[in-house]
Amino acid sequence: MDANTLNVVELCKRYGGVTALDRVSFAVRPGELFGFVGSNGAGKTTAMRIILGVLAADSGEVRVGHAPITSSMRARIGYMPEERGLYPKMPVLDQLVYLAQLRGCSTDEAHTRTERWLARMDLRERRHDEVQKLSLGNQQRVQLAAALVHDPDILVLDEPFSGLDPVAVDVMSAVLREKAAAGVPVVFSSHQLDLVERLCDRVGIIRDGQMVAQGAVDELTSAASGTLRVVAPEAPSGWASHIAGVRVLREVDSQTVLELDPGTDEQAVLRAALETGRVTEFSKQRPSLTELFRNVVTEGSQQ
Ligand SMILES: Nc1ncnc2c1ncn2[C@@H]1O[C@H](COP(=O)(O)OP(=O)(O)OP(=O)(O)O)[C@@H](O)[C@H]1O
Repeated sequence: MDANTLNVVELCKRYGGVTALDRVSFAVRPGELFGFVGSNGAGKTTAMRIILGVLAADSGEVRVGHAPITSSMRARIGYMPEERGLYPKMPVLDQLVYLAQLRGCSTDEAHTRTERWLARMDLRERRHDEVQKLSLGNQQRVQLAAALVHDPDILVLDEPFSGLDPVAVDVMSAVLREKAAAGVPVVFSSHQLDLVERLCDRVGIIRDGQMVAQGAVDELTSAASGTLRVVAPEAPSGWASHIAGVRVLREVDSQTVLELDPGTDEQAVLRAALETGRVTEFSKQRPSLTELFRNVVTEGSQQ
C-alpha cells in the first residue's frame, strides 16, 4: 500500500441508540477521487469527522499507509467541514492568510498561496470583504481555498458542491481533479450523483451506517442488474410478462424495456422475443449511478 493512502478501517460509532457507523472501511489511494454517497443521516459526516479527529470512533482506526494517523498527519489534511466554520466577520484575505499560517506556512508563503487561491477562485475583488457579506456560493469558494491553502497531502471535503452555481461546480471539479492528478487522495461526499459519476474513480455507498457497495463506478454499474431494451414490431402486448426473472418496466408501441433479476439468461429473453417475429433491437442498458444508488437504498428499506 502506498504510504499516503488514506485507510479507514472498520469504524464504529454510536450516538446513544443510533448506530451512525457500523464497521465502515474504505481506502483512498494517492491520485484517486473517491465519492462518498448515502442518504441523509447515513453516516458520511460522522466518518469524515472521525478521519479529521474532530470526533472519536468507538472502535476502528484511521491509517495513513499502514501507520495509525497522528495529529501531525491530520494537520496535513485539507478539510471542508459540512458546517463550514469560517470566521464570519474576518475579511477573506486575512482569513486565508491566518489559516495558512496556523497550518505552518511562513507569512510570505501564506500571502503568496492566498493570492494564488483568490485568483483561482475568482475572489480577488472580494479579498477585503467580510466572509458573512459574501453569497453562499462565494463563501464556499473561500472554504475550498481554506482547505487547500496549506497545500495538503490529503483532501476530505463534506459536500463541497452543495449550493454552487454551474460555473463554480466546474471550478471545484477542476481543482479536485488537479489535486488528485498531483497524487493527493481526495474523498468528498455529495448528493449530486451525476457529478460523482463523472468525477470519481471509485465510490462508496453508505446506508444506515454500513458500506453497502464500493468500487469503480463502471464495475458497480456493470455488475448491477441493468435493463434490456427490445424492439419487436410484431410482438403482441405483454409478450414478455410470462418470462421467469423478468419484469416489464415499460411497453410503448413495439418497444419494451425489461428489468432482469441477477442471473436471468438474456438469451432466453431474446429467444422469446424472436418467437414473436422480427427483433430489430436488443440492447442492454447499464444503470446510472443514480439508479444503482436508488436500488441499493430501497433494497435496504424493504428488508
Ligand atoms: N451529535 C449527534 N448526536 C446524536 N446523533 C447524531 C449526532 N450526529 C449525527 N447523529 C446521527 O448519526 C447518524 C449519521 O449522521 P451523519 O451526519 O453522519 O449523516 P450524513 O450521511 O452526513 O447525512 P447528511 O447527508 O444529511 O449530511 C444520523 O442518524 C444522525 O442523526
